[in-house]
Amino acid sequence: MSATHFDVIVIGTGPAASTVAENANEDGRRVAIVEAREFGGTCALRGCNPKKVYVNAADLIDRSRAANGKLIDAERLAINWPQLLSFKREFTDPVVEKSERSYLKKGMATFHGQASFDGPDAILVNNVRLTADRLFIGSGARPRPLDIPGGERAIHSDAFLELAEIPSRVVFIGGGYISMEFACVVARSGSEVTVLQQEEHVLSPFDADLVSQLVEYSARHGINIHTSSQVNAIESSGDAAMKVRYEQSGEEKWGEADLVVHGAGRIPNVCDLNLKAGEIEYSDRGITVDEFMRSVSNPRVYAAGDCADTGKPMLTPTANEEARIVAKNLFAESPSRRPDYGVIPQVAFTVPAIAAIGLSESEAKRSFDVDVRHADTSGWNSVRKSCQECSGYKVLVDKQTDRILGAHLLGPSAEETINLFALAMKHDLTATDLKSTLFAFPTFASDVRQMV
Ligand SMILES: Cc1cc2nc3c(=O)[nH]c(=O)nc-3n(C[C@H](O)[C@H](O)[C@H](O)COP(=O)(O)OP(=O)(O)OC[C@H]3O[C@@H](n4cnc5c(N)ncnc54)[C@H](O)[C@@H]3O)c2cc1C
Ligand SMILES: NC(=O)c1ccc[n+]([C@@H]2O[C@H](COP(=O)([O-])OP(=O)(O)OC[C@H]3O[C@@H](n4cnc5c(N)ncnc54)[C@H](O)[C@@H]3O)[C@@H](O)[C@H]2O)c1
Repeated sequence: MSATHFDVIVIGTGPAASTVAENANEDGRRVAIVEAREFGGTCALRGCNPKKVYVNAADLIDRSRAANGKLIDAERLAINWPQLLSFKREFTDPVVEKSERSYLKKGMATFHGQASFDGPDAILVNNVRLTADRLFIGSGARPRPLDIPGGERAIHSDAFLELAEIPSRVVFIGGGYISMEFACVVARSGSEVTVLQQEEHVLSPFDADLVSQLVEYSARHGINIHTSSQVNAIESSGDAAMKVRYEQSGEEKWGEADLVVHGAGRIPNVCDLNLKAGEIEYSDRGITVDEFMRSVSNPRVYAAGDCADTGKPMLTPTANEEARIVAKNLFAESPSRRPDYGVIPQVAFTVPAIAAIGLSESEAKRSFDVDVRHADTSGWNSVRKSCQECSGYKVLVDKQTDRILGAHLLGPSAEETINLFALAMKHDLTATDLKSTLFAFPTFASDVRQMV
């Protein structure tokens, strides 16, 4: 076999690509893996994992302040930004070194550079032409271009996670995951934080009542959230400061900022791949794949994760599931496996976290006779004992079958407890099943019995 021909070429090294490469390698295939940036992908280097280190800092500050004078003496708490940055790098730097070394040790060929198609079975990387029987695209997502005057003045999440200090006035564009998670961190550093969100609510995948509770709590902690506010320009105001212009309900407004952060959405990262040369159909929603994760126009090519048009949320667990299926179908005579997403839990790692799974209240009411079990649990003993102050839930149960249709959590351990609902819903447990299960006490999981 030629040195430039492989059984499979894998583009990217994120969760999707690494799953496909590892599986193909274990099956004895000759694998080439190509990465345009550092080896490791978004989740490990610039997304979920480093982000969680920052949120942990904010969470600790928040909880310690609330516990001050009750559980502990905690005067003069502060986020030490350079220290936080270097602690984050303890998790990201080793990934870069270890991941490429691990591919090489297992006998895979690694290539550094931007892959672009040069035919239906070929790519170019740094002017080297590689061919393969199968090609997998796991090129992820990138920030949506901010097509507004001065849009280039806003930093992206990658740069945010590399800041060595935080200025005193920070504006976030957009009120989705990235802005709200980072805003919680910046606010606990003592900076003035503004979130400008064009929609009526922030955090649209989550329950509106719980989001309102979180917004009210966040406001008390210095996060100014302006909804129905579309940012339309970022101007220099002479010195290092910037003027952020936005339209709120038809009225032109502006605010000053020392730092503007782009949290206005991410799009599939496909524009540099020269997909036309690979005869690969795509749209602005990503690479068009069939139910088996195969390109609808080029049967040699598969795609998964953030770059594939599946209609599913762009998350690490969905990327992993799709890639697991690609690994099964890639060399099958005829692909037959489909992703089993079940019900997908979603968590925004705000302070405190907010989580959701299954149907929203309005979706559930459209098709079912629903028992809505909803409460603000900030006063519950479990929450008060841990000196936390913002907590609530909404569980939607089908009155006819007792099945759980949706679960929405806010507060301590929401990010963990939602997984109990994921298990229950995937395996069709009823609310009564959950209520009759003995959970260790005192734990936040044991509160679930009172929610269903
Ligand atoms: C700030 C942030 C926080 C996040 N937090 C969470 C979270 O808490 N939980 C969660 O589930 N999800 C989170 N996500 C989303 C999660 O990171 C992604 O859904 C996940 O990484 C998608 O995996 P992927 O393999 O599809 O792509 P990626 O992990 O993005 O990997 C794609 C890789 O392909 C490379 N690449 C792109 N084009 C080319 C090319 N032409 N040639 C060679 N290489 C190329 C890229 O450099 C990159 O390394 C977060 C994302 C961000 C930005
Ligand atoms: N915890 C997690 O799982 C997590 C964390 C971070 C990112 N992610 C993934 O990354 C994706 C991208 O995150 P994100 O926060 O950038 O996007 P997002 O889609 O969650 O939110 C972007 C928001 O910005 C608003 N917006 C767009 N342009 C605007 C403008 N000019 N002015 C004001 N508002 C504007 C949009 O209406 C939208 O509500 C997420 O959808 C998610 O899939 C997940």
